[in-house]
Amino acid sequence: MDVEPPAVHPKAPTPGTELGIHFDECFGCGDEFEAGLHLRSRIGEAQTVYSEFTVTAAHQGAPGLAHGGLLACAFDEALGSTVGNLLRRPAVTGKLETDFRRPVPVGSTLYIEARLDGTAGRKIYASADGHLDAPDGPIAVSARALFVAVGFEHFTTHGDPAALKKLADAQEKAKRVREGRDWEINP
Ligand SMILES: CCCCCCCC/C=C\CCCCCCCC(=O)SCCNC(=O)CCNC(=O)[C@H](O)C(C)(C)COP(=O)(O)OP(=O)(O)OC[C@H]1O[C@@H](n2cnc3c(N)ncnc32)[C@H](O)[C@@H]1OP(=O)(O)O
Repeated sequence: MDVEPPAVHPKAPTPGTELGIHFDECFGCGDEFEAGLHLRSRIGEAQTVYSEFTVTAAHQGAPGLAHGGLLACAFDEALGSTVGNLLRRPAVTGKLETDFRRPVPVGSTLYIEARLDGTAGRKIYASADGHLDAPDGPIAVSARALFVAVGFEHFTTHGDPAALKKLADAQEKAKRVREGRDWEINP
């Protein structure tokens, strides 16, 4: 099947939008676990998403240096957020390839620029570059990923349906509050 240019969803957040946390307990972006990556993302121009991740002592492999697997985790999150927010299609990572080009010390911040590259049926291609300590700093890590679009039953069948329901209820409540129709709070 031919790869087509990605079709950004008409309701995708606009450039400049801060993306926030999609799930409190997500290791990539959540705030529930202190050792998590606490990645923060916002929509950029032209089908891109910018994310920042500061390496702490909890992310070490060698003394003073980030663990490669945790750097890959940051890219999984940044790329997943790009796919989820721009296409608004539930999808999971099928393949993630990382190039580690420079060491990333504890205390440094990676500025990750992720982009959609194309789609082919359920397959979604995305890639990203991680710049060291500044948005235009040297590229320390880059990654390419294949995401595969799935139905919501992927998460209910294989994940925790009760936690999913809690998350969906919280998102619905936040939407009601945003739209000024949360009658419980604002009768
Ligand atoms: C309304 C929505 C609104 C959304 C709003 C968004 C808000 C925020 C959003 C989001 C932020 C999220 C941030 C999170 C980021 C983290 C994401 C993760 O880490 S996900 C966890 C890790 N990944 C897994 O656990 C997958 C486990 N794998 C599977 O479940 C299956 O293998 C799956 C679904 C990937 C594919 O299985 P099959 O049976 O459904 O489909 P088959 O036929 O095998 O694959 C489909 C096509 O993909 C290719 N494919 C699949 N895996 C491949 C691979 N590893 N390499 C190459 N090709 C692969 C196949 O060859 C096939 O291609 P051909 O259609 O034949 O051309």
